[in-house]
Amino acid sequence: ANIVMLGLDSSGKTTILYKIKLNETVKTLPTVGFNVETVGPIKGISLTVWDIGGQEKIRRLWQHYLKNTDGLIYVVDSNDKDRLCEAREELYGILNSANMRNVPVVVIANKQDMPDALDPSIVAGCLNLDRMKKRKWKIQGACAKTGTGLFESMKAMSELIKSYKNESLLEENTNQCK
Ligand SMILES: Nc1nc2c(ncn2[C@@H]2O[C@H](COP(=O)(O)OP(=O)(O)OP(=O)(O)O)[C@@H](O)[C@H]2O)c(=O)[nH]1
Ligand SMILES: [Mg+2]
Repeated sequence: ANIVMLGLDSSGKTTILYKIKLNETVKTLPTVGFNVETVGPIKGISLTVWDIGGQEKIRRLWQHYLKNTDGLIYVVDSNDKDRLCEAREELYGILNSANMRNVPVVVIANKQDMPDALDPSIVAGCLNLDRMKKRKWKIQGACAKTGTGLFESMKAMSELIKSYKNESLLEENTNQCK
């Protein structure tokens, strides 16, 4: 499955990608362009994860990566309270794209190791996730530096993708009966 990983600059996307891929905490630079790795932490599904740079001046490039996407991982810095509003606006900018209409979302409330980090449930509230009625979503707290919560995030993504696939298969079958 094809996963796109987006979020504001410095939220921790690249750190997450390489923690999952290599189980190492790499030293990162701001991503200009993208990194892509195929990872298989969950049995039965391999995920090709596209980690796209989040700096403001290159965010308009996000749109080019949304085609043929099976899932969105949206990374938020839970410690960066001043930019939660901006994070929400960018999230809905992505979700409003026609390519993202039937795509599940896992929000990673990253940097939970910081003493003032907001709880995942608070981050979910700030992002208005409960107002998304049709779309399947999940929020997961994480610390990319230690890897806490990353396996759970990938597992949630895999499960949401599987349930979307099952539902669209069901729809196809129902159509055949008519
Ligand atoms: N304390 C803490 N720091 C983190 C965590 N995850 C990432 N960081 C740090 O946050 C900074 C930015 O991480 P990146 O992974 O480069 O962020 P990014 O989202 O890829 O940023 P762009 O490529 O600019 O979009 C780095 O200094 C990381 O070490 C975390 O869970 N806790
Ligand atoms: Mg990066």
